[in-house]
Amino acid sequence: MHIFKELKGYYWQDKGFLWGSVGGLAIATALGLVYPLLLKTLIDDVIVPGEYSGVLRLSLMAVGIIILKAGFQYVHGFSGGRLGNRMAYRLRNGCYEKLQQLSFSYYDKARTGDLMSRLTADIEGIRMFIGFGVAQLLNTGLLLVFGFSMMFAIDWKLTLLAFAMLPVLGFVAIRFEQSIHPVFRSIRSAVGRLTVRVQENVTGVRTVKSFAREPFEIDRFVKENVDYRDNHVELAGVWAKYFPMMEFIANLSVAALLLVGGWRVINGTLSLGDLIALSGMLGMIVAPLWTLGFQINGYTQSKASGERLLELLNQPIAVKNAGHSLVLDDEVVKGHVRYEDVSFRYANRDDLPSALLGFELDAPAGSVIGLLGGTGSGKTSTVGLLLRAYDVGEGAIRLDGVDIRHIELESLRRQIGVVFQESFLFSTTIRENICYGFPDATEEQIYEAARLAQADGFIREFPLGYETIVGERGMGLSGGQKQRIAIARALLAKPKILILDDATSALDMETEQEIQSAIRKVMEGRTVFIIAHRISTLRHADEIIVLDKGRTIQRGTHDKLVRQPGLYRETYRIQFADRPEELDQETAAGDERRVTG
Ligand SMILES: Nc1ncnc2c1ncn2[C@@H]1O[C@H](COP(=O)(O)OP(=O)(O)OP(=O)(O)O)[C@@H](O)[C@H]1O
Repeated sequence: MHIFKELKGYYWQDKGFLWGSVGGLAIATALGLVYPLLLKTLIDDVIVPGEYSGVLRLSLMAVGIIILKAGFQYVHGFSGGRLGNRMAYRLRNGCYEKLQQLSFSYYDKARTGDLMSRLTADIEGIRMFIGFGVAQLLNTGLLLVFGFSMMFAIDWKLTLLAFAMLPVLGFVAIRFEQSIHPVFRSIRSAVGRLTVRVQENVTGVRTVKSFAREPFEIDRFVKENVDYRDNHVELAGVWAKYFPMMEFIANLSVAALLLVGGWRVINGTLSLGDLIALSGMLGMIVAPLWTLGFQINGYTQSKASGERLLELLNQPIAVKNAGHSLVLDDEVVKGHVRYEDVSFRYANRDDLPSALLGFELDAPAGSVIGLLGGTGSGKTSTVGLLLRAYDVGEGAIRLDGVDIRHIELESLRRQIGVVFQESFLFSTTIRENICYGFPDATEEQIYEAARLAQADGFIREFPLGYETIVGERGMGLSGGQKQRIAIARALLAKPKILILDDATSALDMETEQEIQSAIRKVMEGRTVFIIAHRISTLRHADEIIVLDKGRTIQRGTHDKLVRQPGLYRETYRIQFADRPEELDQETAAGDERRVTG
């Protein structure tokens, strides 16, 4: 029950509807119990004494009860529907908000399909139970109490006999709940895994097809599907075992009542009307007891769903605002970045050495910092820490002298424009993609950003220009076009710090140079971090840092590094091997300077 207590905040404000749903059903059920009493009166007081005028009176009473019952059933349905749907609405919003708050580290492990199934199937399970299941379970309890009291008043001995089997039924129902709960939990996670497979396949369809791995993917899907099917077969097995058992026990009561009751009517110690009323009431009590299985089923399903939703809702947020975090004044921020002996290790990668070790950097506002290094050397991690995608393990990063852990996250990130390695575009128009971080941008600002990113030209060549809708991940655009839109998006808000993480790798050298000189102009006085594998992208940086396995192995300007033996010069020689004249010039200049110096 603690799960529903924890979820109380999502439905308790609609407790009026909860009472409406429970009360409506309870009253409708109580009214239903009046039918057998009417039948008893009809037999004992009307038919047997031959009071024919009483037939009409009783019929009219029955009609009145039917109308009242229908009214209360409507109250139950209306309130239950409102309650369930309003709660589901709040839960969906709550989960989505939580997803927005969760840090990068959560998404390193999260699987989209699994999250999707939590936000859909799991919420649906809770909706049905809170909206209707609770009322039905309570109704079964109330029916037992009302029914028992009324039957007891008619004939207590027969009532006790008929109810003798009910504790056994209760025991079996509890066993049923215990057996079915783990199966439901497995089904829920099997649904999650199945959704993950489908989602990953749709997203990665190009990779699957280009490697001709369709049979492998089908195989993987079939394995998950087998798991899902087996879970359902197990579920059916539990049902098959318990359902007839419960029905048998419930009907034993009816059989006992008919046997002893029939004998007593013949004996004259019980009226025929009483026997009919008793058997009618017992039938009404037994019917929901059979469905107790379904109701418990709904309860366990929604408990399993609730667990999965709470797991998401209670997920700790790795990077969040400190108690009194500083809100930056955009006008005052300069963009002076300092890394002070920064080390960092990914929490989920204990097997790996630190991604960054003792990293030092002083990047005054207006400087251009280049980061070079082999794959996995720690370049992306370095700039990720500045964004507070993760918090540093040791040391500190300061923006204009303030430890970024003391700056409000939103206002920190507002100062930073990032173009990631993979340019993600939303499935909307190019215009909306460009002004994603700055929705109030004017037409002219959007065009200007696109021009700087060398994107305006190709965008205007599309028949719909800036109104062209691009697909989920920018389908229909080339890698370079996507990168240019992503650069325009980052430049639009004129951030104090710009991070280009391999952001121009898909562009030809000429376009890259044009973008770079445009960026230099627009970012004058602001700080730029450029991560690249191409020396030509980095050579104009004020300071280039060469990383290897998270350690800084070289640092300096292009001119300095090119003259030092080391990874930078190696990379330079390889990349400029087809331009020996330039290579010779640089090294000769270096040697000359070394001799004269
Ligand atoms: N989200 C993550 N979770 C766990 N480990 C990670 C994560 N991102 C990177 N790493 C690990 O941290 C190390 C540094 O990775 P990082 O992405 O910073 O390198 P990089 O120099 O940017 O590489 P590339 O040039 O390939 O982009 C690598 O060993 C990598 O496997």
